Amino acid sequence: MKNIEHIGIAVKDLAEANKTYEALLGTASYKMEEVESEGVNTSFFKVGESKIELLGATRSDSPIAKFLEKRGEGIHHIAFNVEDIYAEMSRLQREGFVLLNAEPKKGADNKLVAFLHPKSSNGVLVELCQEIAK
Ligand SMILES: CC[C@@H](C(=O)O)C(=O)SCCNC(=O)CCNC(=O)[C@H](O)C(C)(C)COP(=O)(O)OP(=O)(O)OC[C@H]1O[C@@H](n2cnc3c(N)ncnc32)[C@H](O)[C@@H]1OP(=O)(O)O
Ligand SMILES: [Co+2]
Repeated sequence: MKNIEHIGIAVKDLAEANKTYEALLGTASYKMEEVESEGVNTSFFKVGESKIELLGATRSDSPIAKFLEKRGEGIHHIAFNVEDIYAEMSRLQREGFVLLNAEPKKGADNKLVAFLHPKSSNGVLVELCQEIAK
């Protein structure tokens, strides 16, 4: 694991949350992107070497819609940068973590991503991210 790539925050109203985080961080969102496969709209802010990823749901079966319904707004996941996502997934599986994806999938902001079930990491949903070579 290299560093914290981003912290994902589930929000009800992405436009409103954008204004709040612009004020909080003193910087504008540098990217907004829809990820259809996850049913989310994202907005990214740079914070030093890491990022904040605001996540709004685009449909009722999105993991974000479910999370908001059950737990309300707040921190949804922590994402770590990894050098080799396949190697890291194998290592974590050997360590007994529960992987939510058999294969990495395309995430936001030019990343391959995979998730670990929060029940296997003390109630925290973990995302692994590997930059896709351009
Ligand atoms: C934009 C793409 C990407 C990026 O590039 O950055 C993203 O970040 S996408 C983010 C959205 N996508 C995902 O979250 C995908 C992975 N998540 C899942 O597969 C599911 O959400 C889940 C974690 C397996 C939960 O789904 P499910 O079991 O169907 O939901 P339940 O509501 O029944 O929850 C079961 C259990 O787990 C607790 N839970 C759910 N989400 C979280 C969470 N984010 N953090 C901590 N705990 C979580 C939930 O409260 C339930 O607990 P109990 O009630 O105690 O059983
Ligand atoms: Co994320």
